[in-house]
Amino acid sequence: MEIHNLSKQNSILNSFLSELRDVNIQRDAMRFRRNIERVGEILAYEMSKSLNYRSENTQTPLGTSSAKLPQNEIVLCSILRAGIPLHNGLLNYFDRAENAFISAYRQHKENPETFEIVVEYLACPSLENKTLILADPMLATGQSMVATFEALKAFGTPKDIHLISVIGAKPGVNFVKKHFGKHTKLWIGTIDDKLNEKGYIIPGLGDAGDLAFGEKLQH
Ligand SMILES: O=P(O)(O)OC[C@H]1O[C@H](OP(=O)(O)OP(=O)(O)O)[C@H](O)[C@@H]1O
Ligand SMILES: O=c1cc[nH]c(=O)[nH]1
Ligand SMILES: [Mg+2]
Repeated sequence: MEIHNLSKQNSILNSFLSELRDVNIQRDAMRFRRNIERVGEILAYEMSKSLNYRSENTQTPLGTSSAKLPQNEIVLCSILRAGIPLHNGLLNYFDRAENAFISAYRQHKENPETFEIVVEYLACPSLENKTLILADPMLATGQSMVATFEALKAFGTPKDIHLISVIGAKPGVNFVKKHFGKHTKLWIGTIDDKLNEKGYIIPGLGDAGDLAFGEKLQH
């Protein structure tokens, strides 16, 4: 897997990531969602450099302009619910993409430290020969990414696969690396060192779904 960790370069992205992590700024859920969306826009721009381009002519009122334009048929798939603001950011740039949504949540059994990933809702167009972008802001253990990809296999074989995430943890990135082929590309804001015993990224930012949309009751 090719890993593009964008925080390795100095850019405005680092300001958005710092705001997402900041406990005080996090109280503003609208700003939290918008910062996830802005990171999505930056990741979309960076990822767009790896698409396939062909020269095309555009008629202007005064002449003809030639430019290399991306040719890929993109399917943008996000994991509910924290994926919604990231999806919006990606869709702001890949505005002609087809869209897929899949739900994945952690179901805790008696022991709060163990959970399994439950996939319930899935709406997806054909993925055959298309460019699949699988987006989730948090790549913690990596189990949600892998479980959703397994569920998506029934919709065809994509030509190429891009994983997009805001914050990852090293163990989760390694887990995902084992499950996806070497041609898969990961575009990620930054990668933290570890997870805590509940599978949360440390230092991370907390629970992205709750910060964006409010706490949910466990069921
Ligand atoms: O890499 P993993 O260990 O699988 O963890 C990451 C998952 O956890 C979060 O979702 P969560 O289960 O909190 O659901 P939510 O979006 O509904 O809050 C996040 O959006 C990922 O989907
Ligand atoms: O750190 C984490 C791990 C999973 N889900 C989150 O929202 N945050
Ligand atoms: Mg959550």
